[in-house]
Amino acid sequence: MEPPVLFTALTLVVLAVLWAATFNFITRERETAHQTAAALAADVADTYEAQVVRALREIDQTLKLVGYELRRQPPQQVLDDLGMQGLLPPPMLFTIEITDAGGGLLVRNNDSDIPQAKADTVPESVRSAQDMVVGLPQRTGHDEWQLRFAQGYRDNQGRFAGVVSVLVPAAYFVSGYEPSVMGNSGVLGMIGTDGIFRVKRTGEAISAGDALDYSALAQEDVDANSPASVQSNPWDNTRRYTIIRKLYQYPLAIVVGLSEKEQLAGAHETVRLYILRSAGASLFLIIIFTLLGWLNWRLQQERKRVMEERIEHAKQVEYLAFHDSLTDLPNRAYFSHLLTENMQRVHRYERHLALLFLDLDRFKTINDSLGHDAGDELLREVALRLRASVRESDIVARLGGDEFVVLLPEISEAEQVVPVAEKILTAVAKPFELVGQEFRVTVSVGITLYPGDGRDEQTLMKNADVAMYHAKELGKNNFQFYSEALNTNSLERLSLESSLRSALEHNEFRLYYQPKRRMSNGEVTGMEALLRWEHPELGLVLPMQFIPLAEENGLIIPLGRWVFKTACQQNVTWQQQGYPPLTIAINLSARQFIDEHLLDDIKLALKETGMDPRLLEVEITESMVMRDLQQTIQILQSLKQMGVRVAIDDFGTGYSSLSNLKQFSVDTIKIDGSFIQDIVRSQEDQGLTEAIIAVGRSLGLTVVAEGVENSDQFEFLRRHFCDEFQGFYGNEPLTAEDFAQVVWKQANQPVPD
Ligand SMILES: Nc1nc2c(ncn2[C@@H]2O[C@@H]3COP(=O)(O)O[C@H]4[C@@H](O)[C@H](n5cnc6c(=O)[nH]c(N)nc65)O[C@@H]4COP(=O)(O)O[C@H]3[C@H]2O)c(=O)[nH]1
Repeated sequence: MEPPVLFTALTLVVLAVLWAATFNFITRERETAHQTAAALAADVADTYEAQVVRALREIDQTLKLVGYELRRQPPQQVLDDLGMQGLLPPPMLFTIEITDAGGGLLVRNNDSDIPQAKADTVPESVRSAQDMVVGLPQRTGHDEWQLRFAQGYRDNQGRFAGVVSVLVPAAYFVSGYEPSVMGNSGVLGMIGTDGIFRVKRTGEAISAGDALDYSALAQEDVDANSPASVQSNPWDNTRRYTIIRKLYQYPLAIVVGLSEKEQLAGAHETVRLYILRSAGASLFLIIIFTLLGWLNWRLQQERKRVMEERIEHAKQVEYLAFHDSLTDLPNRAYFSHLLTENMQRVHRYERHLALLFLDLDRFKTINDSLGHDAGDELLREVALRLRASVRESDIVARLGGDEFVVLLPEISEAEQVVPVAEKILTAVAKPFELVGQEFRVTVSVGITLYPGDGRDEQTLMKNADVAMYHAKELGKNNFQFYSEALNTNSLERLSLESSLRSALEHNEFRLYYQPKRRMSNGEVTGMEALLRWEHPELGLVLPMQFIPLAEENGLIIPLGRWVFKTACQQNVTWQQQGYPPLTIAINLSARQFIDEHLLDDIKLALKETGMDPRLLEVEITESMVMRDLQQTIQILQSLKQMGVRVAIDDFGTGYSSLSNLKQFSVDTIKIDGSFIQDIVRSQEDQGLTEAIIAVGRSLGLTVVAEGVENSDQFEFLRRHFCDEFQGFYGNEPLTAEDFAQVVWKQANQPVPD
């Protein structure tokens, strides 16, 4: 049940109980008050009845005594004798009057001024009646009411001789009215059975003479034991606990009444108090329950808020757990889930899906030279471009580093993937602006198709990676579909690592030499020594496949030493064989460049072989020099002092400024092959190449273009006064023998000027 409903229901129940109890108390209080009043009325009636009866008997006896004595003595004598004997009631209150048979006053026991009885106040019946007759109330001169009790007397012959009367003030019969008991609105009185009140007192007011319908009045209360009934008294319309009790032997009834209003006033006050208290308690309860309800509501709200926060937090945690915080793309774990899910679905509907494994080319260079913030910015931008290149239903995720994946969940054939891959290449290749500079990155993409290229997630991913790696090998900025043949290569690559360590001892490394030619006349000006590994089982392994491994496990240092020594030795041998002195360029990897023994190793190689240091050129990449400028300057200066030439390889991919180049005092800059690749079509690459040539020339450096593969590229570079070129258009990397052949041919077929 909802708390507001619960608290309202609870409040109503408690209020119902409270008010039920209150009404119960009230009913009992009223009942008790009612019974008390009724009992009190009965008590008063009992007492009053006894008083009245006693007084009436006394009067009755007086009448009889006087009547009896009148047979023997004259009236005055009777009153005197009886008075003297104390047998008459006190004359102050009771007037005894004797009249003759004609109604004439004979004597009174006092000198009261009560007028003589009128015919209507002494009923005719008194002549014949044996019993006392109660006359009608009569007003005296003092405006008081007088009651006459009369009885006829007879002479010795038994004839009617007159009437003896006892006159009593009516107030006498209601003197028992106790205001403390009966209040101001009670009633005490005596009514004749003829319906005429002989006397009636309410509070201090005494009246007599009002006539009522006695039979109607006494209807209920004729029985002496009848309890007091509440009725509206017809003489003043006041509701009273009323008892009307007929007196035995007398034609009279007593009337006792207690005002209902007065008698129940205390109970009403108590009831009022009960109601007030209950109302107060109800108000208190309502406030308390409202407060509790409100607190409970607040508590519920608070709980709800905490729950919502928890859910929100859990959602966030879940989101963070499944998304890459940098790009907001699904992360590796989530992608794995999505891939499995999609594989299952595709399997069910016998469709295909394509997985594109992306790795940014040259990302490391940007990170190293521009810093991680710029690197992050780049990744974010790449993520946006990838998302924009695919459909809403396609999935783009970041696996980590500069690796992304794109999942095309609904394809029917491999060809459908090509436009998507091309779109991605174009989108990523567009220039970026970072830290105020414009630059470009490219991406290499490996593609696998489900289920053809792998029936499980791992295989599909691994094969896509293999295909991506192949794309890198093929010069980056392209996409490659996976094929079985590639996998064989990659398996080979895995086994490379284990056999690399022993390769040096087993003398499995070879140096190839790629000629550098002068642009103007094609003359060989020098060469670049390029390392190859002649694997006993795999055959020729390219440096891209093992140099990173050698860098990782440190083997690059002894391997580098071997390269220097072998290259220098070869160069010296050629000269000894009579070939012209040609420069030989040797690549340095990052780890070699910062190795503390580098200079000593070079010195030793030069010394041991007797090579002229001026024919030796070391190639370092832009990213290597930018890593620690001070250290770079120091190393390069030492090389210069030794007479060794310095070339900046892959120029244009990093961010060396002109002033850096000056500081480094380099001799050669080599334009990166990636700019040459598209130079005929891409205006951007043309502009960049032209700029590099201009920079080189302005600093008096030799500018060499790498990766020149065709005549168009060659022509462009020649037109723009590039100094030298290197590439398949001239020669591929050659064995020492083949290189010697080339040089020999050239010597015997002089090149045109
Ligand atoms: N597509 C294309 N490629 C061309 C063309 N002409 C030459 N190449 C290739 O371009 C690479 C040029 O070398 P690099 O940029 O210094 O890049 C080198 C260099 O950084 C590194 N490397 C090679 N030998 C050594 C070495 O003895 N020591 C060190 N530390 N690194 C080496 O390995 C990289 C790759 O060497 P290689 O596989 O021999 O690849 C060579 C070469 O075979 C062309 O017209 N088209």
